[in-house]
Amino acid sequence: MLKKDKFSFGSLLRLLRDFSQGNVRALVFAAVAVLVSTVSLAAVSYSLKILLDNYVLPMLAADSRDFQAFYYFLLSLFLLFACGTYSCYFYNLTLINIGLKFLLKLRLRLFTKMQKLSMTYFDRQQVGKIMSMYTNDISSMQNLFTQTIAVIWQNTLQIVFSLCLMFFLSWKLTLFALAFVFFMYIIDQKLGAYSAAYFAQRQKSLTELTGFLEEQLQAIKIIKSYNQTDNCLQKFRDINDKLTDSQIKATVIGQSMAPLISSIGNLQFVLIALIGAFWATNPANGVTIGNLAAFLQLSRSFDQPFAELTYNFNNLIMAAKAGEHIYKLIDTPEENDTGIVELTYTPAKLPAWKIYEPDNQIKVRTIKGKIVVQHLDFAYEPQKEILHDITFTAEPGEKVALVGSTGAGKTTIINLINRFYEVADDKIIYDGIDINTIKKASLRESMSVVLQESHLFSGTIYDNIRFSRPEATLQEIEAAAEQAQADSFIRRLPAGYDTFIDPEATELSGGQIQLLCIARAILADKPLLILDEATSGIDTGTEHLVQKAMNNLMRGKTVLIIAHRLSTIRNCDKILVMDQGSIKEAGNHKQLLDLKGIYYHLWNGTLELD
Ligand SMILES: Nc1ncnc2c1ncn2[C@@H]1O[C@H](COP(=O)(O)OP(=O)(O)OP(=O)(O)O)[C@@H](O)[C@H]1O
Repeated sequence: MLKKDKFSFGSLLRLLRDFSQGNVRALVFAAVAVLVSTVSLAAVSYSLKILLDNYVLPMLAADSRDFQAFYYFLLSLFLLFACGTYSCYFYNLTLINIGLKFLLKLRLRLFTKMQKLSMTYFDRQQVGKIMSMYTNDISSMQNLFTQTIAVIWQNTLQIVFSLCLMFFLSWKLTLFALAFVFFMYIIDQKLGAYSAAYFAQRQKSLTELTGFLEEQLQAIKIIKSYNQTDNCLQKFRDINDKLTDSQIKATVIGQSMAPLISSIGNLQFVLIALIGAFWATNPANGVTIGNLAAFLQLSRSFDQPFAELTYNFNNLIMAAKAGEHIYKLIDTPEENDTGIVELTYTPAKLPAWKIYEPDNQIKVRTIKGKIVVQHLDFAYEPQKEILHDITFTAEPGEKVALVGSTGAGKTTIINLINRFYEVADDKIIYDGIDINTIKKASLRESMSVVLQESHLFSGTIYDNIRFSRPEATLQEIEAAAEQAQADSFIRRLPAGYDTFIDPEATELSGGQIQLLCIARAILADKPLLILDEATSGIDTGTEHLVQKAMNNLMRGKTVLIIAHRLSTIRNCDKILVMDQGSIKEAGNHKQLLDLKGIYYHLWNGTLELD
């Protein structure tokens, strides 16, 4: 049997507190409207007593019939009904309005937070799980704010009012009805515990399914090329079965509660009618026909909220779980940034560092693009050092290549220069400034990065190139594309630069995508350039274009290039040969050949990069 999931009461309270912030007036209005609606409906039930005892029965007994008072009574009954119905309409409208606006803000808060999280967070989180917060979790909360809160409040009021009126009508019949309610409560508790656990399991499986699908869609090419579709299908079947199983169990248990509770309610109704009718025959019992009719009606509106409360309690559990996921992300510490040096632009529009001197003087220094890495050690996880004592300098305008087998630590060095991960002070110096003192946004703005996996966004070609400098004019974008050797293929597209790119379904080749990314970097025109050389997806014709585009991009910049083929880096000023997190050899092509070490063997093909 499934264990009952821990109820995240803390997340629920926090969710409700956040929801009420700024909405107190609307919530008070909704609460009063629910109260009015519930009182009106309870009063309508109670009015049955007045209708029968004060009008119908006396009119049947007497010769003269006062219809006028009867009509007034019916009119007031109609007004009570209308009041109940419209109050219900108004509180629903209010809750939907503030509930949906709260979710809009919550999505925005999540997205804003996500942008501020460090790479370590994304290393540890499955993308699908994050996506599921925006879909499944937000949808669970939508039920909570637009329905569940009101229903729980309404049911509680309904139970209290009905109980008071029932006591007022006949305390003996009320005690009898309460015994049944206790019986229903026991059944409800037993079944409710099972269904709550399955509801929580259903939510978990749904998140798992979203995560799996996300992963599959991203890796569809690899799955097909390794012919793993059957294995993936089997995994999908397992997750899908688990989801359906918990869904069926949660729903069946949830649904079977309604007829069971309703049957007990019906039995209660019949027994109350029987006992009540028996007592009504003797006036000494204090039960009139009107009392009995109103009591029966009220006992109905007393039982029904119990069943609804159970169902809504499940919604509450799901929303609390969803809240737990969302607050976990919101509470994740943001990327730490103690940097104070900012990027600014000189009157000649050259990028420069804005440095605050100890005497509060501001100094502006043009960015030169000099990188010094000194005795850098690094570990992603404690006790698992990846980089050992890395030391090198890239002078302004120099091209420095990093070569080495896979896992040697090349990308890690780039990740650290970008401050995607934290390093100790004074290990990486940029234009004489410790990078830990440079604001992360400014540091990243000072460099262009062209990654191996080129990424396009949904939008036109103009939008895609403009991504690196949103304020660029159309002419500047086209000039960058020309430099990147992309202009001619773009102009051959049906809508030219206005061609809409759907990254999931683009017909552009790997090489063309690479050229667009180079155009983006050329447009950015940053003093420091980081290139992760593409290894695949480019045909020989395009490779020549990419090389030409790269040369245009690199002109006049400090470049750090992760190279996978030695042919492209022989003209670099420095080549760092890495192995297992250390620099084994350093020098230019000629010096390294003369050394007759690893590079020499790699160049002559007697050793291969693996
Ligand atoms: N986010 C991470 N968390 C933990 N370990 C990581 C992380 N990223 C990389 N590593 C590990 O660090 C080591 C160096 O990886 P890195 O990606 O820097 O190598 P690389 O030289 O760029 O390799 P490749 O040429 O294959 O891209 C590898 O052992 C890798 O498993």
